[in-house]
Amino acid sequence: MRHLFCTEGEDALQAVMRLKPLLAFDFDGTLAPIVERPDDAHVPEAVSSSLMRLSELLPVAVITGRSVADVKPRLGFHPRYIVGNHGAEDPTLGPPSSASQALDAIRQRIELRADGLGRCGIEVEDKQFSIALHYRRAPDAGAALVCIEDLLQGTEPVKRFGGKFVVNVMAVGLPDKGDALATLVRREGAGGAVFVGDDVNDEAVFMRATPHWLTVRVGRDDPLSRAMFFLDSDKELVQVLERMLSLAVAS
Ligand SMILES: O=P(O)(O)OC[C@H]1O[C@H](O[C@H]2O[C@H](CO)[C@@H](O)[C@H](O)[C@H]2O)[C@H](O)[C@@H](O)[C@@H]1O
Repeated sequence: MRHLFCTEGEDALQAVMRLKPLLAFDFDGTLAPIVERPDDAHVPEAVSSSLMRLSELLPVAVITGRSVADVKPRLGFHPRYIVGNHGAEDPTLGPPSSASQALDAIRQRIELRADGLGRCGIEVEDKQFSIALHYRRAPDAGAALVCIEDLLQGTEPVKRFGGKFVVNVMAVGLPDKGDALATLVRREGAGGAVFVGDDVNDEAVFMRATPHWLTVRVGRDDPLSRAMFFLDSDKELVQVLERMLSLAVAS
């Protein structure tokens, strides 16, 4: 993986921008800096202002692990598309059938064990089609993971994956972020796509990339990432957006 700000990165960006691509972004850790409490996350003004201008020139999408309703007021701009719940919640396709009920048994357990989970420092974010079990603020991350393991032990099979101090659970067989982006590119009839993300759930996009997609990972902490290029931190995003703007205006 190379830094996007190198000659190959600039060439790749110029090439994809000539295709009039769909521009898609992950939310937490990409558009919004990571913060202690999920409820405090929002897009910095410099980023939302660049995105507002970009979205007048090209279709822009946010594809997030959050629910659509949760992320919308945090953006500060109006993307053409928002897909939530790790790719499973596409408002134009309607709610995924039985995806929420598949988590009911886990919800019941969470309710029964609320005190124990609280003592472990686990915070539950129920997003209807997926549940995030956060342990960022747990006093002992190892103990919190044991507590989560115990909670999920013996429940119906669900898709389970990690992230940044979080364990995510959702029904099996739902679209992931890679599926979501492919659907949006088709729907938009875009010639290509740019996707920027930072987390485990974004690898589904990185893995699925076609030669007409440019994929960028924020952070180089995962040497196994399948992204084509990386940025050192979300602070470099504004520079990328401004470069996209110049290229979009020029073409
Ligand atoms: O796909 P994303 O848009 O990156 O969403 C992934 C999850 O992000 C949020 O949790 C993460 O960010 C929080 C705020 O910075 C942080 O406190 C937490 O530790 C991170 O795991 C969000 O709360 C989840 O719902 C998303 O699935």
